Formats: sequence, C-alpha cells, structure tokens
Amino acid sequence: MNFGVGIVGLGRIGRGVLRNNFTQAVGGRFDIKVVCDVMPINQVAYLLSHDSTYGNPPFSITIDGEHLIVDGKPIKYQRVDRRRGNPQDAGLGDLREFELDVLFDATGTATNDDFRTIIRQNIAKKTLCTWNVTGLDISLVYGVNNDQYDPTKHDVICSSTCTGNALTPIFHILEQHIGIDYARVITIHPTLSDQKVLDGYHVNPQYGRTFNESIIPTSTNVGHSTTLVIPALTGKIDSFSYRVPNCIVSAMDISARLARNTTIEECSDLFNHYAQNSLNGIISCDYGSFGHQKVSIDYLKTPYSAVILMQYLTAHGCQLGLSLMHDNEWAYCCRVLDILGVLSSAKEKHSCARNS
Ligand SMILES: NC(=O)c1ccc[n+]([C@@H]2O[C@H](COP(=O)([O-])OP(=O)(O)OC[C@H]3O[C@@H](n4cnc5c(N)ncnc54)[C@H](O)[C@@H]3O)[C@@H](O)[C@H]2O)c1
Repeated sequence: MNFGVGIVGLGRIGRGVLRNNFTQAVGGRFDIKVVCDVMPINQVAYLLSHDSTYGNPPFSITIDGEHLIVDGKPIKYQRVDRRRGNPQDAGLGDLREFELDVLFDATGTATNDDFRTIIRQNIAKKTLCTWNVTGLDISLVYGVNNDQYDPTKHDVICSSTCTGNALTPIFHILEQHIGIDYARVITIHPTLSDQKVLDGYHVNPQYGRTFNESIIPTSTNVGHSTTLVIPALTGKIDSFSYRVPNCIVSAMDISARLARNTTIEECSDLFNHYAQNSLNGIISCDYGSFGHQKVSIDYLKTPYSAVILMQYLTAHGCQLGLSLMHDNEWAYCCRVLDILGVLSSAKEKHSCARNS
C-alpha cells in the first residue's frame, strides 16, 4: 500500500532516519517522497555522504536538479525556512502535491500550531515529531504504547525522545510487575549540535560553555517523556543530565525506590524475559565481553532503545540501581521508522475496514 513520507530537518536525526530507511531495506523501507531543510541541496548531499560518527553510508548519493538520488531513488529536495511564518511562505505549501501521509519533523523548532496548520492546509495527513511539543495528541514509545495509536483521533504525534525511548520500556516493566514509588534518573548525554564550541551567548547559559572542557550539568526531559506514556508515574521521577564531550552513545543511571522488596534475580529474570519476548529488539541485557564491561563506543549503531548493563544491577530491599546505555541517534532513528510502521499499518487496516 502507498504510504508517503516527507522529512523536514536534515540534521543528525533527519539524516539518520533517511540513512536507516535505506539501510533497513533495498530501495528504502518507506517511500520518502520529499526532504526539506534550510541548507542548499549540495550541502545535504555532502553531509549524507560523509558522516563523522557513522562513516560513509552503504548506498550511493547523487544530485539531479532538485532531486537527491539516494540508492537510485529520486527524492525531491525542498528548501524551507519555517521562521518565515506560514507554511506557504516557508516553502512547505509546495509539499501538497505529494499527498503525504506523514510529515516527519526533526527540526526541533516547530510548534503545535505549525503542525495543526500543516494538517489543516492538507500539506500532510499526520505530523510526527522528535520532541514533546506542547499540545501533542499522543507520544508513542515503540514496544510500550504503540497499540494506543488511533488514526481517527491522533494527528500530531511524537516519537518521544532518545532518553524517553530508553527509560520508558524499563519503567513499564518495573511498574507492571513491582511498582515504582520514586526514581532519580541521571542521563550522561553526548554533546548536541546546539552547544557552543567556545564560550559564548546561548539562551541556556550552560550550553554556551566550551563543549569539550567540562562536564555540563543541565536539565533533561526524560521524566516528562516517560510520564507522557506512563501517567501513573507523574510526580514520581526526578531527573537531570550531565552533557559530556563524546559525540555519540548516552548513558543513564537510575536509583529507584520500588513499591516492595525485590532481588537482583527477580529483576534480572524480568528484564531477560521481556528482552526475549514482547520487547525483543527494543531492550537488551548486556553481560559484557570476556568478563569485562564494554564502554560507550562499543554500543555505536546498537539498535536497542536501552541496553541494560547487567553487571551494575543492584537491589537492596526496595532500592534498585540500574545502568543503561543507548546510541542516542541510531536507536532513536530505528524507533522513528518503527513508529512510521505503526502509522502505515493503521492506515492499511483503516482503509480495509472502510472497503469491507
Ligand atoms: N541528536 C539526538 O541525539 C536526538 C535524539 C532524539 C531526538 N532528538 C531531537 O531531534 C530534533 C533534532 O535534533 P538534531 O540533533 O537532529 O538537531 P540538528 O541541529 O542536527 O538538526 C536540526 C535540523 O533542522 C533544521 N532546521 C532547524 N530549524 C529549521 C527551520 N525553521 N526550517 C527548516 N529547517 C530547520 C536545521 O538546519 C538542521 O539541519 C530535536 O528536537 C532533538 O531534541 C535528537
């Protein structure tokens, strides 16, 4: 069935989704019809062809006029700048001709109003974004609540955040089987592109500090991302983050007070059970290599939303200690494609139901 996708924002995540789309299936897992950014087309082609984190892609990229040719498939490139106000002026109005089922937004800069306007003006039927935009219809974490997606009700959708995708499945398991009274979550997050290379102005002053000289304490939305999907945990999670000067792979340190006493064996059995069954491909239990714990770069390109470092699992009465790692870009891009799969299957089911 035809399911047309557009992408706005070809930064780390937009390019990562494009790259994963063509890595997962020859010719692309989804039919990406158009991609947009403020950059000129040759800069997009350059960045897609040479990636300092993941290396060169395993497929060809060329340019033909206003099209990027990715793995032999022409994709229209549209220069847009949403700061120019309404979608027509921004360049998004031209996307109407593609009759997009979903416009995936990885700019980090659009608002709920922008998304509603895109739907109202028939530029795309749905929007999917990469952050917890205020006013969204649903935040979907693949493996946890993707079966709650209802195409008749949900138009502005979020695929949660990288840390939300890591923490939510783990807290889903604990909340289902034991209960969580309180958790303190610390993310140790790689540098992001909104940080400064040298000290300078930034609306968030800590991000204005030289990125590779300090461990930068800052806020994180991981608690909010998790409670959007598991509302029973509202008010029970405190979180903050350290930005550290590596370019990829995030870690998370969790101290939780559970609703009852537990043991390492019980938690270990639970995590392994889920990793082999309903969360197969989403979480993984890692026991190290040759008796030694692996380090963050060893998880580069790991598709799991969360890798549990089993050697660091602790349980004392109702106090649980957990350490996770995840490739904040690669795993997240895999989940975005999985959520596109959810939207695509729902469209198919909906149109079959209407035709029968
Ligand atoms: N990098 C990560 O690890 C990660 C993981 C999960 C989610 N996210 C989320 O994904 C989003 C993007 O993050 P990123 O790391 O890819 O950022 P990025 O800065 O690398 O990419 C953003 C892209 O959007 C484009 N853009 C920004 N404003 C625009 C506008 N008004 N019109 C047109 N294009 C515009 C920029 O030119 C850039 O190419 C953010 O919401 C972020 O929170 C990032």
